Amino acid sequence: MNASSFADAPVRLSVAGLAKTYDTKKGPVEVIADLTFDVRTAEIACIVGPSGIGKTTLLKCLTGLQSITSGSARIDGKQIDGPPEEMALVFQEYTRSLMPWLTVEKNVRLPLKHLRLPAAEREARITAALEAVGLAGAEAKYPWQLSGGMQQRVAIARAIAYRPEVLIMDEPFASVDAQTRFELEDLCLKIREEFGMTIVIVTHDIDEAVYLSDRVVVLGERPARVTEIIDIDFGEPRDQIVTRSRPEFAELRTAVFELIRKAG
Ligand SMILES: Nc1ncnc2c1ncn2[C@@H]1O[C@H](COP(=O)(O)OP(=O)(O)OP(=O)(O)O)[C@@H](O)[C@H]1O
Repeated sequence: MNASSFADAPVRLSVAGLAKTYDTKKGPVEVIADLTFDVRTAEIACIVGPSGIGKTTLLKCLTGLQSITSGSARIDGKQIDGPPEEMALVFQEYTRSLMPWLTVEKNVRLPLKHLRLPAAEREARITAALEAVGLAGAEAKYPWQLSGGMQQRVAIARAIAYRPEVLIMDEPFASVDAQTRFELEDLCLKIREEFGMTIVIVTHDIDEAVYLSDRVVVLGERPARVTEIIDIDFGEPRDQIVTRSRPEFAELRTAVFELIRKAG
């Protein structure tokens, strides 16, 4: 595979020998045996693997929602041992992550309250985030007045306004129609470009992983290990029709598909 175009950027997220065993009433359940991979600054990395392999568990460890049993996960060299300030999360279920009684603008404003920003900076961030996701003008609407895709845009705007170093997304586009999914994928590429964010996405969609990623981390075996890390070098800008029509796209999709099938 080609070298990533971000090969020279500093490592932002470093996962080294990460293992996770859940303690259950029936005894220990070892879900992740040994994961090691890096994500460089402003890279998009997709985590793929068969169902139940431990992708969400990995994200929970990265976001400090679950403790790591052994090994480490670090942002800019700093060990993650609780929810890191440098991270924001976007879930599949936007209906559960947005506050239905708050307007779009107030939903985006919510996490900024903890940051104690000067008022002008706070307002500028809210405006910029809503503009970036194409929701300028929808500030006074409530989430339930918007389509699913627009609600997910609000969730993304909220994450952008927070300006995290690392944006973590768990199956973010699984609940929207195909056309909206393409638009939201392109929105991810745009916010990486505009804000220089490092983005880690768990997805079941192999085409999505190949289209969006600078590297695809394939998980396999049970308990989970990294089966392969595939660097993808389509460069920028990517285009839903042109990029997906490239012969390399088909080759990469087949390679990832075969790895997941073997791993399952
Ligand atoms: N809190 C928990 N306690 C015990 N076992 C758990 C817990 N959470 C998840 N597991 C187990 O860990 C394994 C991996 O689950 P996880 O949700 O991380 O996988 P996944 O790859 O995200 O799955 P999917 O692709 O279906 O979304 C499963 O066998 C699950 O039952």
